[in-house]
Amino acid sequence: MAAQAAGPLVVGVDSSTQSTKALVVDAVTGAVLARGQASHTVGGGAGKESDPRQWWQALGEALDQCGDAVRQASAVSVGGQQHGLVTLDAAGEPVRPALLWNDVRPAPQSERLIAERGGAKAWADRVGSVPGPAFTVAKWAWLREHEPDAAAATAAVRLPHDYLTERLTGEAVTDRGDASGTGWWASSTGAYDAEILAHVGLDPALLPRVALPGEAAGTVHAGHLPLPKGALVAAGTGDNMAAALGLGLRPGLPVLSLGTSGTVYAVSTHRPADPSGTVAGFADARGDWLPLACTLNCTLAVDRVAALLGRDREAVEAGGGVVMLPYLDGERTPNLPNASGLVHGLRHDTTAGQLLQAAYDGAVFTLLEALDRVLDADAAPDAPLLLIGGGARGRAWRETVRRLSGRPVVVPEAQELVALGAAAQAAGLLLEEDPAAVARRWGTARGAEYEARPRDDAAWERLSATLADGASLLRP
Ligand SMILES: Nc1ncnc2c1ncn2[C@@H]1O[C@H](COP(=O)(O)OP(=O)(O)O)[C@@H](O)[C@H]1O
Ligand SMILES: O=C(CO)[C@@H](O)[C@H](O)COP(=O)(O)O
Repeated sequence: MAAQAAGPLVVGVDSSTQSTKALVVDAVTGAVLARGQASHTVGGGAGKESDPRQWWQALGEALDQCGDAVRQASAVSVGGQQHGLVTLDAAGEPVRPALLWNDVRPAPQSERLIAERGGAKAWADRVGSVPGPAFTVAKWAWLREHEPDAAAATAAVRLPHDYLTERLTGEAVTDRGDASGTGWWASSTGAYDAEILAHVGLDPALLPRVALPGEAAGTVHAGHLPLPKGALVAAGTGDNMAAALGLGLRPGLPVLSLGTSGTVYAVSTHRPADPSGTVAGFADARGDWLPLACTLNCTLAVDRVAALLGRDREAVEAGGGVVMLPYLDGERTPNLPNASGLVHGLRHDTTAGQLLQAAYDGAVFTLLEALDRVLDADAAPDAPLLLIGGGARGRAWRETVRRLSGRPVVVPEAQELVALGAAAQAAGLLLEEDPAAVARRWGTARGAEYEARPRDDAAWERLSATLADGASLLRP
């Protein structure tokens, strides 16, 4: 397989919430020569937790599935689910399972932190984001309060992607993109914020070094993976930043990602600072910014509704006036951590297919509502929405986005844009090129184009009204 390659081989990894995916890619042409995937489990009762050692094992399995090609790789990079709090002891073993991005238990700690340090605007101005329950800083504050022994035993704090990078290289290195989702990396200075760290009692020495864009983390030192020892390892990044690289995204082009999380984002040349907290002011992996809004209830919530109704996920029906806000896991955008799902307008003649369509509408509406805040002066008003993530393969998802956005939609042919973006980062490091330019050369954003349809204003109004009128039910 690798014999057909025009250039050196690189490996891109997406360690996301549900699984790890690995791709072996020709660094010159972008051809995907091999792929592998292995699942993780999420547990934790009321919370969302995963054992980081599972991610490492899944990485090994996904790489094994790639066969011989992976043994010829010259560089590798890991993109990972953002925000997760990985706590390691002095021997580098997890003190406890990682608290994941979608664990809403730290909601009280988030509120307290915002209040204690000057309010939402002060956070947005300084850090770039208002630290909701997803942010690592709120999770660390939760751990100190609820499990002080675990916090005291912690000798190193990592994010999911840099935990894996460290196991590959032996080096404690992260990047500005993923660091910008911690709440203790300030976008106003481009560095860890000593005052915030002191406020939450976290010694900066426990954190990884933040590599500059384009800098290597090290080389592969772990002997028991199929990757060649000595292969270059890029700094990696958060999964959304990796997907932005994978699309070769230029400022102002909006992306809507339908996966375990739903996200809307665009690369921007302006540092974001949204005091409403809807838009996280992330850094991208290159040196620009990645304003982003994220929902907790996306493909898993809609699939759950389909399963409850005993229907295939594509078995939707138009019509009727039923509305669903599918906030099964609480919600992050809008910030309703204690919410549950809400159905309004159910009638005798409502069909199961209409109820399923209402779940899609609720999930998509929540993302599109945040899109206007995400887009800034860089954004072209008529730019098509790039639709990615597992859900982009589904007709019902795509048609719901078209109907509720009124925008043209492009669904890139390339799947696994996070892993491709990580591969582009590895290729950029190897070939000394801008990784986004590498991805553009690979043509990863090319795909089927769907023209704009008139927006379904009636459905939009019903959803807006239900969200407003249901406020007391959604904030128990
Ligand atoms: N053909 C498909 N049609 C619609 N949805 C799909 C399809 N294939 C996968 N999905 C959805 O994609 C989700 C996984 O998306 P993915 O982007 O891979 O997840 P993650 O965010 O964990 O990386 C699944 O929860 C599933 O609902
Ligand atoms: O929290 C965010 C973004 O801020 C999520 O987008 C996570 O990064 C999880 O990603 P997936 O597992 O859905 O890819």
